[in-house]
Parts: sequence; C-alpha cells; structure tokens
Amino acid sequence: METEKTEKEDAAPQPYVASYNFIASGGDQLSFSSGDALLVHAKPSSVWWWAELRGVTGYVPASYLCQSGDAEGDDISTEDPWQDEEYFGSYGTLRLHLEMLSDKSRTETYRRAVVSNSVSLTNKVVMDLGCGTGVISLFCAQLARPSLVYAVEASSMAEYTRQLVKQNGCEEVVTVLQGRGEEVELPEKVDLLVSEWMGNCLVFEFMVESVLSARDRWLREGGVMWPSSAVLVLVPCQAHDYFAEKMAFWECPYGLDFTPLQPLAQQEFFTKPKFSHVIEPSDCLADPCDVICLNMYTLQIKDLEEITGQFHFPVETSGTFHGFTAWFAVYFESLEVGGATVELNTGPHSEPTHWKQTLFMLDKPVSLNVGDCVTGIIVLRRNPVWRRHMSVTLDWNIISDADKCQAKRDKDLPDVEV
Ligand SMILES: N=C(N)NC/C=C/[C@H]1O[C@@H](n2cnc3c(N)ncnc32)[C@H](O)[C@@H]1O
Repeated sequence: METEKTEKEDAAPQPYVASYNFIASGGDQLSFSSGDALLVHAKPSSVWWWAELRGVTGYVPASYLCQSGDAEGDDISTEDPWQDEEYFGSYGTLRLHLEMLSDKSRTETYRRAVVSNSVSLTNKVVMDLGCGTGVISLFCAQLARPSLVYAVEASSMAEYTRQLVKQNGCEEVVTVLQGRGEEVELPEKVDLLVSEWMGNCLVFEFMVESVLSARDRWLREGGVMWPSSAVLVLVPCQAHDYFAEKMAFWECPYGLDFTPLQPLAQQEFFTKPKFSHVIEPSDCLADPCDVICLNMYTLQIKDLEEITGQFHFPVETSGTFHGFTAWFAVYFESLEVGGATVELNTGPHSEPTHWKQTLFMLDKPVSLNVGDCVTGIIVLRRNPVWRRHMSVTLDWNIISDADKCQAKRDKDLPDVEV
C-alpha cells in the first residue's frame, strides 16, 4: 500500500458494485453487502480504496468490488481481468527469470525430478508450460532422452528461449512455441505436463488455471503431471520483530508518545499479508499443518474460485500469537510405479526459496499457552474481477485448557478420580 498520505484524487467518483459482504474491522473502514453500489472517490493503494455508500465514507477492500458498467446492467469492464499485458510484459524481461533461476532449491528440485526419472523419460513427449528461459526443457533434453519437448512460453522471452535451445544443442528435441498454454496447438498429446506455476500462498497469480487448461487439452490418458500434488501449509506463529518494527515502534519514538498512530499502523501494516516473510522454526507455536491439498489430476478450474481448509493446532510452545505463517510444498510423483517422490518444500525447515513464506498478522497479538488449541478455517477466495488476485480469510478461535475443563464439567462427564 502506498503511503496513507496520498492525496484523495479530485476525479469524479467511480461507480462500483460489491461482489462480497465486507464487515469493517477498523474505525475508518466502511461495511457493505454484496450488490451494494459504492462510489469510489480515491484509490490510495491497490488494496484499500476510499469509497462512499449511502452518504457514509470509509476504506473498502478493492478486491471486493467490481466496476459497474456505464449503461444500466452493462457490466463490461474495459480492463483485462487477467492483466496479461502487464503480467507477460514482466516476464519478457530478465528480472523475474533471474530470481527464479537463482533459486537453487526450486531449480535443482526440477532437475532432480528429471534425473530421478531419466530412464522413464526415454521416448516420452513432454510439455513444459510457461517454460520461461526453457531451463526445465533443457534439463529434460540434456539429462534424459525424451522424443520431444514442447516448451510453451507466452512472453517475448520465447524468442530468446529458442536461441538458448540452439545454443545448448537441444533443437532436435525441444520445440519452443510462443503463445498461451490455453491457446497453443500441439501436434499431439503429451505423456508428461511439467510446469513451475506456484505463486505466493501456492496459487497467487493463478497460473495454475493455465496448467489445468493445458492438462485438459493435451495430457494423454494416464499421462503424468509435475507437480502431481501441492499443499498449502499453515502454522500459528510469533513475529516479534515485525510487530516491533510496525507497531511497538510508535510507543515512544525519540521519547515521544505516538501511540495514537497505532490504529493506523494496524490498518496499514496488519490488514494485508506480508509476502517474502522469513519465519524461523522457533517462531512456530504449533506443528505446521497441511490445510489445503490439491490433486493436480482431479482439481478443476471452477474449484479455484474458493478453496477452504480447516485447522486445529494444539499449542506446542507457549508464546505470543502474532499471526499465521503460510507456505507450500509440491510433489513430483515417480514415472515408475513405486519410484521415489521428489518434493519441493518452501517452509522454514527446508532450503530457502525465493518465495520465502507469507505472514498474516492478527489485529492484536494474543498469549498462547501449551494446552491451548487454535482452531478455525482458511478460505482462499479468487477475485471475481482481477483473476490473478485473491483474498485470504482466516477465521479462528482459541480453545484454552480452562475452556476444555469447563466443557467437560458442562457435559457432566464423570470426574476422573486422580
Ligand atoms: N509464478 C511462478 N512460479 N512461475 C511463473 C512462471 C511464469 C512463466 O510462465 C509464463 N506463463 C505464465 N502463464 C502462461 C501461460 N498461460 N501460457 C504460457 N506461458 C505462461 C510466463 O510468461 C513466465 O515466463
């Protein structure tokens, strides 16, 4: 979010329609219901806008709104909901490819999957969806003997990928196709669909939709998906450093009492996820849990609209519950029955990756004690308009030892003689 000091634009307010209900959690937020017509006066950030509903103004989550058309019921947003121009434009430069290629854990894991299955890859037809610089396709061509690899890349990087394929002597095996995976025409079905599609919180960017579309169009019956499955992992955690940096800071900077700014700090820093967070194993207050599991053979595109997971964390370490941290793991099943599965884990107990982890801060920290349980649900809700975006909702509560004892008494259970 840009600085809160961004002046509210003087432009005429823009009409939007609420796609979801929103219940304000801070003094300057505006509650609304799905279907409400709001007027957006300013967009100080991409996440929170300043809007008006029936004469009342306040901050609203941009991802809950969709643009209402000019004509009555003519709800056609002129902007591209996939933001393809910006998205593929960013992959036409080296910055993101350098970041991904520099991630040894990520890139070596794909190489390990190829090497572990090199014999089974012999004479297979492979599709590498979103191949970028083509590194995975080159691994296949150099470390195994597939008959063909279709390297599909939508961005302008594809022109360079062709050069890299030639430069590395793989042009006999690797064919680079420039275009979107959803649209390219392959001459045949494939035995293996490999892609590196994972984003923050596993699905952010929603490139996974393109993988499922390509699967449905091009993976032959009995073909293999790499990754074959994926899990979103969650853990209740402490985050003392982040809390100190963004909230405690206002207690007495330079000996002054700036605590009236703390509600603003909570609003600005703790109401959206912190990507690229690095959690230490010692910050985990419970055993991490796989809260969402995706099977890449059965997952359907429509399932991506709303993905829900439940959790129940018995507290293992007493401490301050500042928030939840999320990360993901993906699995590459062996091409041979009974062969070893290869895993890429982006959590704190594995080699670091460029994804790091994602931290969701609570509005206010809570003390947790061994014996307590943090239970609840996580909901990943895809944005109905901006199709590469989503909101993450965490509903939770704490069942303390006392509550459990109370519950036991309430149930008139026979007291255990001790
Ligand atoms: N976020 C992670 N992990 N990887 C991003 C990986 C993105 C790469 O895949 C390409 N890509 C993404 N979606 C498609 C598609 N539908 N068709 C063809 N190429 C595509 C992008 O242009 C990047 O080069």
